Formats: sequence, structure tokens, C-alpha cells
Amino acid sequence: MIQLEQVSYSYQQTAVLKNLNLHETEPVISGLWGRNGAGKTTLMSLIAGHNRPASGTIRVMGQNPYNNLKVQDQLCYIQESHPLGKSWTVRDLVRFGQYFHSSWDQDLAERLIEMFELPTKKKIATFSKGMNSAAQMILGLASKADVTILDEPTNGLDAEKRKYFYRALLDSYEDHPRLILVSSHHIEEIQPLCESLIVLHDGEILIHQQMEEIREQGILLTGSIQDVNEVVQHAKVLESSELGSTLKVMIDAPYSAEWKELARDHRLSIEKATLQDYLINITRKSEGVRG
Ligand SMILES: Nc1ncnc2c1ncn2[C@@H]1O[C@H](COP(=O)(O)OP(=O)(O)OP(=O)(O)O)[C@@H](O)[C@H]1O
Repeated sequence: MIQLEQVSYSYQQTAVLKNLNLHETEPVISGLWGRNGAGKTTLMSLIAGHNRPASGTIRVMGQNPYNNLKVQDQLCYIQESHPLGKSWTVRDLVRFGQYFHSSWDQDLAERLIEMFELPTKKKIATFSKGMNSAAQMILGLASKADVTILDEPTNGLDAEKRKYFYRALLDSYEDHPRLILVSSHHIEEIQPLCESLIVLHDGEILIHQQMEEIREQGILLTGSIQDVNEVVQHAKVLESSELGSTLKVMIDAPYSAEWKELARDHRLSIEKATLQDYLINITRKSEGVRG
């Protein structure tokens, strides 16, 4: 569905993506996570054909997406601030979607308009941030494009509307499985939706793994300084903090039966680190990058 080989991209002289390889051959909802400035939007815009890589090749549904209208029917890219016409209403947006996407799902578009309580006659330019995101999401989901790219789709949505969006995304995917690449800083919220996770760091793909595997990574161990140090001597410590005679560490290891047993044998308390804390730690600039 998408295939990137040795893709590099720079703004002026600054390299943002470096020899990046990425293959998705089956329908999947894939999360894209990275710190601010990691290159997520740049990567998405390259896949969507809005920019051309400095080197390397990109294929979307077997074709080069750059300036390629033939690919656009099978591709829907919703940017963080999608450039919609200034005088557009939701009805204009729906007409645009119908015109550009042959698999457009009008019933779904109508259901989403109702679900997000969007006024259909008001100009989208006058919408609040959350309403604007909801309008864009209608385009993203109802297009049913084989390759759907959503950049921070929940920006500005309140907690209840974000839940609606996650439900709508899953329903739409189950109804029509396709590649949905969704970037978000709300990793804890999107992780139940995503089958795989891509982590961008320093212009490279640090992780591209099944979500069920990656969400098991990262353990917090707490106990006496001596006991903790003894247990983690061969492990990769991502973070540590001391309070009096107590030491708490995060290690880069799976939350497994073996670690639970080891912790119990050494009188340590053990808990699973949140995925967000784990990702923050492995993407620290100076340390902690996985080999
Ligand atoms: N038009 C541009 N001109 C120059 N540099 C740019 C431009 N767009 C992005 N960059 C730089 O490229 C890098 C990657 O930016 P990008 O927007 O792709 O990151 P991101 O992961 O989407 O970030 P965020 O999470 O903050 O949205 C950043 O260092 C950014 O400053």
C-alpha cells in the first residue's frame, strides 16, 4: 500500500528525514508518534505527494504520489490545518469529497455531521478549532481512500468528541479495511485503535512494531537502592530517581512473568510504565535510544 525506500528530505540545509524505509502492505491502522519537530508532518506530506523526496523512492498503491492525480482518488491526506476554501460550508466540503473520491460514503458523512453537531450552512472558516477538526475528519473518514493519512485529527476536540472520533474511525475501518496512518501526541488514547506503531526520532524510524508488543515495553521498579541496582545491573535503565534510601528506575524491558518474579524475589515493587513515558524516555536526545 505504501513503500518508502531510502527516503531523505531536507529543509534548506537541514536534514529532517534520513534514508527512511517504511513498508505497509496490508490494511492497518498505524499510529505515528514522535516528539515535536521529529518529522511526522514532513513524512505524511511526502507520502501524500505534496513534496518530493531529496532522494529515495515513494510508492503509494504502486505509484509515485508526487503531483500524481491518478493516486489522489486512492489517497486522502488531512493536514493539521487543512486548507479548505474560505467560504466553504460543510455541504461544500461534502461535495468536494464526493467529487474527488470515488468510494465516498455519503451515509457516513451524514452520520458524522449529525454526531458532531456541525451546522451545515455556516462557513467552516468561522468554526471553532474543534468543529474545524470534526469537519476535516468527515472528509478523512467518508473518503474511504485506500490510503488515509490523518495528521493530529483530534486537535481541539473535547474529550467526548475525541471518543466519538475514535469510535467512528474504528467502525469505518471495520466496514472498509484500509491503511489509516494517524499521527497523534495523545498516544495513550490512540493506542487501543492502532495495530501498529511507528516512532520517528532524529529523522529515522526508531520503532515500527505491533502495538501489542510495544505497549508491553517499559517497567518501573522501586525498592532499596542496593536491591534495585542488583536487579538492573544488566538491563538498560531509561530513567532513575532516588528518594532517601529508595530508588525508582524505568528499564527498557517487557513487562513479563520473568521480571515480575525477579522483582518479587528481590522485594521490589514492579509496575508497567505508561506507553507515553516509555516513548518519551527512549527518544531523549542524549540517551536511551534503542539499538
Ligand atoms: N517549511 C519549513 N521550512 C523549514 N523547516 C521546516 C519547515 N517545515 C518543517 N520544518 C522543520 O522540519 C522539522 C520537522 O518538522 P515537522 O513539522 O515535520 O515535525 P512534526 O513531527 O510534525 O512536529 P510537531 O509534532 O511539532 O507537529 C522541524 O525541525 C521543523 O522546524
